[in-house]
Amino acid sequence: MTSTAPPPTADGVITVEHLTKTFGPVRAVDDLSFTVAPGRVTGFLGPNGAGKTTTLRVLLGLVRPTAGRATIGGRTYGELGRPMRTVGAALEAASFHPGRTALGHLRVYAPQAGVGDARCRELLDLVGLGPAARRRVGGFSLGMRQRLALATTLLGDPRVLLLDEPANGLDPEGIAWLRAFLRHLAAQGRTVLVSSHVLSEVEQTVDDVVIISRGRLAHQSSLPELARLAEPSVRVVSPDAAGLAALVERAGWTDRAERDPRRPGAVVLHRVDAAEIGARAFTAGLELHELSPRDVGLEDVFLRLVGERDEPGRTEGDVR
Ligand SMILES: Nc1ncnc2c1ncn2[C@@H]1O[C@H](COP(=O)(O)OP(=O)(O)OP(=O)(O)O)[C@@H](O)[C@H]1O
Repeated sequence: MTSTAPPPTADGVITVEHLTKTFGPVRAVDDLSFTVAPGRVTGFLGPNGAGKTTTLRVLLGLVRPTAGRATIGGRTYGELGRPMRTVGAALEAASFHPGRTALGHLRVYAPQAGVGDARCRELLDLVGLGPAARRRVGGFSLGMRQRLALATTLLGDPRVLLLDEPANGLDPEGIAWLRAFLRHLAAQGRTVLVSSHVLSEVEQTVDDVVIISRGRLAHQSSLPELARLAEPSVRVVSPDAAGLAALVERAGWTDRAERDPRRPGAVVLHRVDAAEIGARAFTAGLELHELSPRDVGLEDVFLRLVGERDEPGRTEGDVR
């Protein structure tokens, strides 16, 4: 893979500060602030229409913010001297001239990036399109187009990569390749921001997550911190609400207990084993009507954070 890695410096930090963008009555981005660190792969997540593309477009100088700003290494896109050397972006499914070959496509962009033919060929090899260099893009699969789009973003050897749904159209082998490739680029010190509306798609690739919903920040943390929100919990229901409360207190679970306001005698206990609750209830002679473990997956946490699943759970929001 490529050897021309930029050093991991603060220059690759993406900073979004109180960014707001309205389109007429639509608040596409609403006072959004977050940072993205170099040397890591960050998932930029949110449901359709959450404002991801608008944020990326502001970062790329394609959309003027209504308020706030978005910078790369402290500079707005317009302030970057040679943008293609700083940031490579693949937004939406890139459009390719069907009659051009893969090599021909890269040659069109090479002058802007200030690179020659050798770099174009090197990149085609890097993304696994070496053997298809002279084939016309019109006959390429979606996966091959994604690889070509990725090669295009890398032309100027940028330290920052903004990729919108790069896994779209890739088969499982292609997805595995993409994961390894993005991890490699981050290991070189690059900043890699990957947008997706499905957490599971990027779960095995990302170090950090920035989750937005309705234009606002819903959560920012490392992936392990997000995973902690997905710890299993157990719903316990007893006809003896006072007895259940006493048992929770005696066991020292008060800070792990979440009452169901809609149902007295119902409690969700986090980070406690169902068998242990059952045993203690049995010893205390407490009648239970429900003891249901809930294995909350990461996707559930994601849906809860973006407000698409209403489930009693742990405190939502930023864990940083
Ligand atoms: N040029 C525009 N004019 C009017 N409304 C727009 C424009 N661009 C985006 N919007 C609106 O802003 C909101 C956010 O859209 P955006 O494309 O940024 O979301 P997204 O998170 O990228 O969604 P998706 O995953 O579907 O691409 C949506 O309601 C969208 O309809």
